Amino acid sequence: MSRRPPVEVLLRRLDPEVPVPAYGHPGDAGVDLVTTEPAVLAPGERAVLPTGVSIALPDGYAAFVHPRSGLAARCGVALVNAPGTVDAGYRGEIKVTVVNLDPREAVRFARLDRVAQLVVQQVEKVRFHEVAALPGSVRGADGFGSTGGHADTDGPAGGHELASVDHDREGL
Ligand SMILES: O=c1ccn([C@H]2C[C@H](O)[C@@H](COP(=O)(O)OP(=O)(O)OP(=O)(O)O)O2)c(=O)[nH]1
Repeated sequence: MSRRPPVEVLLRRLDPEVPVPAYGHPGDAGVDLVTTEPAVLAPGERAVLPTGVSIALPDGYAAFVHPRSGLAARCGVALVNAPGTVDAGYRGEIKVTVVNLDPREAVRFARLDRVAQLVVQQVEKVRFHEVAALPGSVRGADGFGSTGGHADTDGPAGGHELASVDHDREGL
């Protein structure tokens, strides 16, 4: 099995107690990011949390700040801008914009709690060529639920029906 060598990324710790991010298991896509500030979020509240690290990615790469599924499932914590994009040229502190989506319970982050994960990926640079008409495709301009409706968009305008994924099953 051929294994590609890891991409070398320079990292500065802005807080000496923050661990250098590392993959938890072989094959993991992301490394955990911690918050250097404690926070308590009421239901619906959001906060921008500092992670205590800044990085210099090689050109042609970007890092994406993704949610942690355990936090999402257990506490309803999401990222407002998921995934956050860290540009190769960004040298500032990586920050995580968390939101508490739980309708009832507050969520508490202690200093150095893991709040998100960072996935580094190669990204293409493209050059856009404006044209009057695009080449055809099977999908064409269909989108936004064209393969199965959503209760949300199928109902009467302004209606408040219960949204259900039943309506998203193919053939319904
Ligand atoms: O979750 C995130 C998202 C972004 N950033 C940093 C890195 C990124 O390179 C920079 C700018 O992010 P983005 O381009 O998404 O923000 P913007 O609101 O468009 O700001 P700008 O006008 O500075 O590009 O902020 C983070 O630390 N965390």
